[in-house]
Amino acid sequence: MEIDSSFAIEVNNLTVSYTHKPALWDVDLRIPEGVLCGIIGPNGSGKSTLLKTIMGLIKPDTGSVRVFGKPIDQVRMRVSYVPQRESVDWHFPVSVMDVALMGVYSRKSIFSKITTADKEIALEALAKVNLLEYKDRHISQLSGGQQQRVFLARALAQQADLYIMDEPFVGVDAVTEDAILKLLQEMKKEGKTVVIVHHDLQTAYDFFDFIVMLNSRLVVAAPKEQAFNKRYLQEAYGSRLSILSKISELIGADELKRTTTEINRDVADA
Ligand SMILES: Nc1ncnc2c1ncn2[C@@H]1O[C@H](COP(=O)(O)OP(=O)(O)OP(=O)(O)O)[C@@H](O)[C@H]1O
Repeated sequence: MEIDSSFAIEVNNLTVSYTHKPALWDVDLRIPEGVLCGIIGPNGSGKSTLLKTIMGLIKPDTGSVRVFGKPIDQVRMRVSYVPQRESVDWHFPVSVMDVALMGVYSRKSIFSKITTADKEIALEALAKVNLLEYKDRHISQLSGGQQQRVFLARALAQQADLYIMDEPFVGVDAVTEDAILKLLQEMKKEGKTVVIVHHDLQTAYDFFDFIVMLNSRLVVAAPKEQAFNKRYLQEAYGSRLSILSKISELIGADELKRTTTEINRDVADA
């Protein structure tokens, strides 16, 4: 895969801890502009922490983050963050249209009025995620998949250059997953960079073209063809070897299939 030399995100020697135990240890990585990037790793490996630190929501112990070469506060308007669905108060008194408009507001000064053109941008975003007919509905009256799509509409209405999303596929049905994937592909075609925390290894290979693999430490940040190999997967997932076999079946990578069979045989012999 050809990689542009400019970076959407640069993370330098990042260590982050909540109490005493670091959730991220000395992480150093670059995500090129224009890629669909999946952040993967086992539960508790620091994926969400990385996103929150990139967004400036958590202060690191040491290290720094640059987004489009600058501190996040200088480029916030170019970045759209879609948090995990559970982290939102869905009883907050707003409609689907209000949420989509929030994306537009985030690009404007707090004193400017919403114009007809702004409303059109919000409506267009809702149409892209198939939620136009729900525009006047309260957000608590949506299914899980629809709630996820409202978030996407808000992100689209922001017309950002970088989209950072925390598990957008969780709790959505196959049709919604397909719709989200198509949207992501469109965004990539338009030159946007999309960074997604994703914990399903089996689909990660199909969805993304660049992979950041974490296990509190950085395991690898590389195009998927390089990232999905035995050494890195073992380093990230340790002895959860049945996962490796599953992936090899799914991605049909001969080399991976051979090596995981070997590993499984070694384990059986041991
Ligand atoms: N607010 C918090 N306070 C204390 N510890 C936290 C907090 N949030 C996360 N942690 C801890 O930090 C580590 C990394 O958590 P994080 O949520 O970043 O991992 P993750 O890879 O996103 O996990 P998952 O796949 O389960 O969503 C975990 O050990 C977690 O328990």
